[in-house]
Amino acid sequence: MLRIALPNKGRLSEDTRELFNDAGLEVRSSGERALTASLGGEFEAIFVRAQDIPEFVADGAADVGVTGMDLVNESGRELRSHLDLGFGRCRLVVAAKDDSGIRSIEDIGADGKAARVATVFPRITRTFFESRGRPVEVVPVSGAAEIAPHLGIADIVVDLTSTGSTLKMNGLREIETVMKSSAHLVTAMNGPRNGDPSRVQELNDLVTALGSVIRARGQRYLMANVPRAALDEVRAVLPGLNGPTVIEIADHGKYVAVHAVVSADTIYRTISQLRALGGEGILVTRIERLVP
Ligand SMILES: Nc1ncnc2c1ncn2[C@@H]1O[C@H](COP(=O)(O)OP(=O)(O)OP(=O)(O)O)[C@@H](O)[C@H]1O
Ligand SMILES: O=P(O)(O)OC[C@H]1O[C@H](OP(=O)(O)OP(=O)(O)O)[C@H](O)[C@@H]1O
Ligand SMILES: [Mg+2]
Repeated sequence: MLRIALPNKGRLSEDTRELFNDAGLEVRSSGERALTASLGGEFEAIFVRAQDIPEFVADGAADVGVTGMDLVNESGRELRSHLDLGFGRCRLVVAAKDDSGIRSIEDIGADGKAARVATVFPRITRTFFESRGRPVEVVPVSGAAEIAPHLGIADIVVDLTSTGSTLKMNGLREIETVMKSSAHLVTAMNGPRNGDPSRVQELNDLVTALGSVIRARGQRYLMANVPRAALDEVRAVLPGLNGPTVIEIADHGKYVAVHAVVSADTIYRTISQLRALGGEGILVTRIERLVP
């Protein structure tokens, strides 16, 4: 049985739990604060800090992990990503005080002095400024980096952002993106347990299950009755995965039923196009899983 390290709290924990639930791998823990649990009887879960997961997976304390790619990079450990889980989307950015006069990376250290950078990501930050040839002194903090410029302990920050509201609230201006991040399913380079075929199969099944849930989230299953005469136009509106399935209905041949998997993003337009073609009895449902 593979052991999977999952974030115990913070930004990624809720979405992780929901994804595993949707894949039929509910967390069955023995209590609210339990450190280990069963995932649907198929896997053993350990709940640890997202920051620690890259180390635990690289060291073999867990076979698989869910964590942010920002944390994987910062750990400096080489891990293999098997799946982008689609949540925890954020960017690691360089930001300066609105009134600092720093508008671009080139302004940093322009006065000949190393700029002080407060960050929870010292390794990524050093590598980034080195690659850009800008002199900086990294001030490592364990959180709330955005306050540092106001306290006079740093000139700029390298911090995570998604909506931008924290930067704005702290009077900081974004200068440049260092990296984009999201939560991934990761293993060691020589994972699951050194390529043992049955463990590898377990991992592949997990990737398929989680991937099928993620894929299904962006899709809807659409059913409609459309005039047989309009079928060619309907086909153009409903590309679906492999075009619509066309089913005879007992109405003396004037209508046929079409079923298709369509993108959730464009469902609004699809429905109005189908109605314009004489479609009726349109029914849209969510899809739990989509295994290609
Ligand atoms: N604003 C955000 N939007 C989306 N994802 C984010 C955001 N901030 C952080 N993340 C992602 O979530 C990961 C964990 O962040 P989280 O805030 O849970 O850590 P933390 O607060 O340092 O942890 P802890 O709660 O254990 O102290 C980050 O490394 C990043 O991948
Ligand atoms: O661009 P925004 O949407 O404002 O998000 C950015 C904030 O989110 C994260 O902190 P989080 O809220 O996880 O709190 P934390 O400082 O306790 O980690 C990050 O460290 C930023 O402070
Ligand atoms: Mg946080």
